[in-house]
Amino acid sequence: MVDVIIGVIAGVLFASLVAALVVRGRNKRADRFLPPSERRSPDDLRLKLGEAAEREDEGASDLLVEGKDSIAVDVEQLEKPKAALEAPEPSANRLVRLRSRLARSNSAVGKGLLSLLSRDKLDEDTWEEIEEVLLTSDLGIGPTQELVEALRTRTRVLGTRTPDELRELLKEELLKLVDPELDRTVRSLREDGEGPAVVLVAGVNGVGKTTTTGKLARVLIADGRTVVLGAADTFRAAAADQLETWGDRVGATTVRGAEGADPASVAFEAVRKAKELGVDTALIDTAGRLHTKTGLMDELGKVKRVVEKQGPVDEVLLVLDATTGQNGLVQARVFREVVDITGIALTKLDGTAKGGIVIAVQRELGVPVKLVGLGEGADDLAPFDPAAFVDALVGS
Ligand SMILES: Nc1nc2c(ncn2[C@@H]2O[C@H](COP(=O)(O)OP(=O)(O)OP(=O)(O)O)[C@@H](O)[C@H]2O)c(=O)[nH]1
Repeated sequence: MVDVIIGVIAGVLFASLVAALVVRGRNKRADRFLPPSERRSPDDLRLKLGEAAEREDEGASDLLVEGKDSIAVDVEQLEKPKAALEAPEPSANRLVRLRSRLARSNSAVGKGLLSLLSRDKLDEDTWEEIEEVLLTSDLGIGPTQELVEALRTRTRVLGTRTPDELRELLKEELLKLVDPELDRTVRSLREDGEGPAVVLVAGVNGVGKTTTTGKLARVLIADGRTVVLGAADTFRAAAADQLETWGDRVGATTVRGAEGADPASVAFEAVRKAKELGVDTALIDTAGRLHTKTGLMDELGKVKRVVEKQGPVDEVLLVLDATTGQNGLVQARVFREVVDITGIALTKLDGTAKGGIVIAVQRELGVPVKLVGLGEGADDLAPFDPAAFVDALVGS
């Protein structure tokens, strides 16, 4: 009897030993599929698998296929939480949170105008000064004249003016100019549910285009959308890395090409990928073309045409730097000739006293400002809200 028990125990031990050796052998075989520099611990393999699943680039897919079984065992055994994704701040009321960033515009426009309007006598010299304040805030000639005219009429009717009355009056007239009726929704969802909405982001170098694309992905994700990013700015190598980092932080797949690849093909591939993954929006960063280089501008037109082979482009956002004033307007005109711009993202409003540019650029292009950049923080891009903007500009 004792002999039988010893025999059984020995048998079990032997079977365990054989099983352990087989598993080890399979893990080693999986390792063989990797170059020596990449033969890593199970922990590292798990990371690699995660990256592969996210990027789905060709090399990584091979790794997934060849080493699949053994890696899957490791993953199951060593399941750890992935690097935590960030939860972007909901987009509603962002402008209210960021209103203090408009302090420079507020001092120049709001405070400047209110102190002038509060003078005992509103003579011609005062009206000229008011006009000057408005022009230096980049409001533009047309809107400045309209506003001065309206203020002249209304202050005359008002007679004696209390500071509160003046503030309200100024807010009302500025709001009319900003035009609260315009549709400022970024078209990021196809109403018919047919394929992803396609959003192209255009603008010249350095205006904050790539940053704005990344921040916009966060806005959309915060609002419950799913996004694929397209790094069609193949002109500047770092732009794709920059965009991919933005995507990784919120779990959005980024489609990118080799450095110098045809931007149109990257954009096309991004839309294809977005369709395949069934996401709501394909958000494409285009190259920061110098508006003076006609050939490069034509390329933007080509990106749009190529993307349109898979369906319409829903939104073309032009990113403009608020600190560049008239130069920004010149850029805008050139872009408008190449593509139909459907919305404006105005960046760096936190760094300027020229808040009037919001009104000027809308007038110039006949297209609404949909987003404003108010800082370098990841969630410092706000959907544009006319009332909150005017409130911040005039102060309370
Ligand atoms: N203060 C402030 N800085 C901003 C804002 N938006 C972007 N920036 C900064 O502007 C700089 C340029 O941004 P990028 O996104 O690299 O510019 P880009 O237009 O993509 O440049 P290219 O890729 O070269 O075309 C970065 O330092 C951003 O952080 C903003 O709203 N406020």
